[in-house]
Amino acid sequence: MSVATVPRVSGTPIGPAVAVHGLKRQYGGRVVIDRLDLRIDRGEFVALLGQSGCGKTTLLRALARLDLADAGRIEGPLRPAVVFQEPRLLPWAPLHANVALGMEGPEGQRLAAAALSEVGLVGRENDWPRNLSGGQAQRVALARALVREPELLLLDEPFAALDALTRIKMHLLIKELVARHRPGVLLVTHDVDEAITLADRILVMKAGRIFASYEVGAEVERERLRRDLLTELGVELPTAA
Ligand SMILES: Nc1ncnc2c1ncn2[C@@H]1O[C@H](COP(=O)(O)OP(=O)(O)OP(=O)(O)O)[C@@H](O)[C@H]1O
Repeated sequence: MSVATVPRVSGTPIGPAVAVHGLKRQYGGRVVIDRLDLRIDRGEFVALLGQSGCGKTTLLRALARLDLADAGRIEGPLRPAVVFQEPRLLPWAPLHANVALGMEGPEGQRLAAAALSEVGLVGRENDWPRNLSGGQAQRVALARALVREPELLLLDEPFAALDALTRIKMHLLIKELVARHRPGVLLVTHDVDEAITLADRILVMKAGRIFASYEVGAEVERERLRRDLLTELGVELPTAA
């Protein structure tokens, strides 16, 4: 089933951005994704936490259709937008061509300029990747991801390589962009605070399965949620005095 056309209520897309049923992936007999089920709705921001090696990237790659599953089914877009830890820009192409990849002509130029201005790079469409800071390059990667209005946006630790202040600015930007475009989002991160800041729902993955799911509630609940998540991830916290 395609979820390309979804009904809208007051301009807000609703319905599933992606649904995963019984997904399984193994490497040489070792099960990395184990009959995993997952659904992300349009406009929903889901963060995926888990210890190193639990299968987060394998799941993201399956959703991105960069890898095949051994069993199970993914209902969702065949080409979701993906932003990786590195911006992966083409060094020989100006920014507008990086953003509007494959969309030629004046319409591509116009969309690229609009997307670049949305990420705070107004008037930079004829500039080159080599002239950008790490944060600016990642802004271009976000513009490229959103220019096609994806139903599903996959974020693979996109802010992990940025300095702390740039990361905060990017958090504010991605929140704003997601609120406006309303894709379903899956963010793979190691950063518990980032997950709590950005996500509506946080999933903890263990041994190839979704082990726990937390709704991110009001501000007052967040410190307790933070402690619960860190404990879930194997961090031994001192008991409160
Ligand atoms: N192409 C591959 N061939 C063989 N084993 C693989 C392959 N890709 C991943 N694995 C194994 O699958 C397991 C899960 O890897 P994955 O990269 O999904 O974990 P992760 O949770 O994203 O880890 P990290 O947080 O360190 O990035 C690991 O044990 C890894 O060695």
